[in-house]
Amino acid sequence: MKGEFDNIPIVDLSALVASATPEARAETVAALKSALETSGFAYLSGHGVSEDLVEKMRQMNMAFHDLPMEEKMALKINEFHRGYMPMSSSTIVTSSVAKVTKPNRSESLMVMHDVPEDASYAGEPMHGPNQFPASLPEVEETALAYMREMTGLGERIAEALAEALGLERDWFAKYFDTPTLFLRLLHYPEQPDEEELFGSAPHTDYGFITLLKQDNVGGLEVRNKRGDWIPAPPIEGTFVMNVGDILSKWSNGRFVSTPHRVRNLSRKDRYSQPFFYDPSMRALVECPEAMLEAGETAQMEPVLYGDYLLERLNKNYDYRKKAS
Ligand SMILES: O=C(O)CCC(=O)C(=O)O
Ligand SMILES: [Fe+2]
Repeated sequence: MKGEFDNIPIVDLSALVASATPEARAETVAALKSALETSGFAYLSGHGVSEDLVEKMRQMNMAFHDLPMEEKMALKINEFHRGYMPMSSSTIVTSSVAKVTKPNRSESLMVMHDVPEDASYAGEPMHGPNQFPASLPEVEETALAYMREMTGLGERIAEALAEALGLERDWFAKYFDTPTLFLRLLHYPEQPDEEELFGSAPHTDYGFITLLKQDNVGGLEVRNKRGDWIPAPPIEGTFVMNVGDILSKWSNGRFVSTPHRVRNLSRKDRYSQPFFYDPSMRALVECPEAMLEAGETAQMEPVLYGDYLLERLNKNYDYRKKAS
């Protein structure tokens, strides 16, 4: 049943490759479906992303946040949502989950899909230059390589999700021809245990799916239907995957987008790197007729993913509020 969970299952994705037997693939799809219908969360093992690259990305995340504040501030987030977000610059006012009054206790470098200067869509909303530290070129190299690998994983998962919804395997592909990608390199300093104070306040994610790598500190929690916060501690070799709001709507509520939060009460710094795999800005998101059962109606109004995303971002990020 939706929301009734006390732990988050591990789903082994190794059978999502072309060489796997149809039976093994079907079992994996069924396991993923069950997790996403119940908690909207799963730990993914057998994901095929190089552990060396994951570790390199973590090192670069730490190295970036160790840079002098001046250097980070010179990369302050631009109108294309790329660059450095200092501590206390976002408050999740669209949270349907909690009254959020205090800004998040985190700082981050937001990296998005690379936009070639001569692309026809360069300069459109969310399509502009990334900002990387010139003194640490490996941050850029690693982030771009990491996003490429994670995009491959996102594609394999989208195929499995289509099958889980009873659609053709490649059903989602047309909506991801120029996917909207976010890699957020987050640093959470230790925080006091204080009312309404969070590294990341209770929220649901906006997009399609989130693939999170966290370090070994812990602090992520997921809320079940009873209102208990279930810890989602790190498990080596896995990503934490969760369903975002647009996938939940797209699937007519089959997959659930579940509230989660971060409190870093560990007395150590925490680093994490969520990757958000979202449709093209121009994708028209509409519940597929082929998915609906007899008598079932689509709950969502069709929406351009870009319009939906900009509305959410404009409300939550200080740097965008003046412009909107
Ligand atoms: O850092 C984490 O563990 C979770 C971050 C998160 O929920 C988000 O960025 O949406
Ligand atoms: Fe999140």
